[in-house]
Amino acid sequence: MSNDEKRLAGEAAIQYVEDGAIVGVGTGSTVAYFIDALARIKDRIQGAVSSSEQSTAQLKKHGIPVFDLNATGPLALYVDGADECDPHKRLIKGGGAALTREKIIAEAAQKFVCIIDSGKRVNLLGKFPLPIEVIPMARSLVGREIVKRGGNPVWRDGVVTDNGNWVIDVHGWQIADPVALETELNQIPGIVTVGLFARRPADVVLVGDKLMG
Ligand SMILES: O=C[C@H](O)[C@H](O)[C@H](O)COP(=O)(O)O
Repeated sequence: MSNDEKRLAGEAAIQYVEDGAIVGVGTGSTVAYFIDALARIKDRIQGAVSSSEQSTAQLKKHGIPVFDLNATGPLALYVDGADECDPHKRLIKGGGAALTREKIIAEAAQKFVCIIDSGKRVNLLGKFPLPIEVIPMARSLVGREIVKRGGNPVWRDGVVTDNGNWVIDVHGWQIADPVALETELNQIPGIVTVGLFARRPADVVLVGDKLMG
């Protein structure tokens, strides 16, 4: 993990921001650098749609207006980090428990620019435990469904998402077919969001080490 790489990736994403835009903004330590860079051009944009209370606070601190997605319609751009990224730009996300709002904004955006440091690149997704947001009453049921599929579910005890739900991290899955797994898990009652971004992968991935001078 390199903060220099995260900063370079966050700053490089600014080139995708168009004048007058309402920018979709993700969550996490890499996105924090993007928000700082966005603040420097805030007079050129209308504002942002935010994926978490954490990012909303940072955006507001910089005086960047935050809009409700219901009021904006589709967005031209979404910028967010990831916990893992494969060569097909498919991602694992949710290490910071913001996966549901992140997935909603990614879906609403025409272009998803993912910003990562080089440590996030993998050939096969799954070394990073897969976050799954669940309705609290379904925690055990979802856990049993994961065990049936060979995974080891670990409840992220004490964490409540911005939506009032809980997170299960699944260890031990080497994910050969991310689209199939995401589709299958989406059918289990009680799962709100699977932290696999495979059905809607990133469009562009900016990796910090490639941006070093
Ligand atoms: O829920 C959190 C998000 O999916 C983050 O984008 C992800 O965990 C990456 O965060 P960071 O940039 O801090 O590594």
